[in-house]
Amino acid sequence: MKDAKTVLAVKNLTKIYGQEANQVVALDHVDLELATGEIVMVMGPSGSGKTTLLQLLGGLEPPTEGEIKLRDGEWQQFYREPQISHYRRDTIGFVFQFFNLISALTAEENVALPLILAGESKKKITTEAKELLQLVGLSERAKHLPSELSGGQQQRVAIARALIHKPALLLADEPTGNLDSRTSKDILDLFVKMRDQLGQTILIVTHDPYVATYGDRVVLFRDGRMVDEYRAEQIVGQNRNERSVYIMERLQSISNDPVMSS
Ligand SMILES: Nc1ncnc2c1ncn2[C@@H]1O[C@H](COP(=O)(O)OP(=O)(O)OP(=O)(O)O)[C@@H](O)[C@H]1O
Repeated sequence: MKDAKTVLAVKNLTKIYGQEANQVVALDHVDLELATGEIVMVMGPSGSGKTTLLQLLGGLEPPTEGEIKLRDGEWQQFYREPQISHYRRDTIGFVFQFFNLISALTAEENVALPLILAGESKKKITTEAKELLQLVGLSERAKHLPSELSGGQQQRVAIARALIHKPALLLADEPTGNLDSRTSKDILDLFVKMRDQLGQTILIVTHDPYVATYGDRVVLFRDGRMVDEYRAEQIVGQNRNERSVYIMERLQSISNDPVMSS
């Protein structure tokens, strides 16, 4: 990963909520560089700023302060309206804990939706939606409604939808939080496949140290700051269970709150 190209970088990323006496510094001058085709896991105690980071990187909220750089572009002030909505649409894909599929649309229509909204040709939309459904292993379910799919299958549809416009960065908020452990592993393997086959850069917020073992890098947050980071090869353990114990211990050592919620 040493010479990997940067796909997106932020510096001094800061978010302050509220006014004067009620101010909360949710994110405090964070610098983060994401390389092409890397999976980054973001962890930290409750209130450490993980969701805020995701919202800022995703262009869902403007930062109070901060700069952004895409690929080999120049540093520039982080986007505000109207650019922020273009950035969100073109650069970012989102995957959520509760899938957020449209219940009246089939799997294929859900996947195609971003291209339909972008006004792409019908041929392109159909071809690309089918390709992505195949990639996530759901070709046979293309005509099924979300209610006819299992949780894991719905998450596969959501991942295909998030990738259809080829975003530079895929953001996922607890993407396995609503799945059993077997299905969670399948979904995590799918993220790895997307990294390996598409060179997709993926940032995942998780409370679960086992999930974090799928990262190329684990970054730890506390009080709105990135306080530690580990590359996969620095994480000690013969298998995922041992590595997740190591990650849990690192997390506890940086945490103000010794009991992690999950
Ligand atoms: N809209 C908001 N208005 C005011 N304060 C907020 C807002 N959103 C978040 N905060 C505060 O910012 C801090 C960081 O919150 P954030 O949700 O990013 O933490 P988190 O690490 O995602 O927590 P959790 O693991 O519990 O989801 C917290 O102190 C939170 O109370």
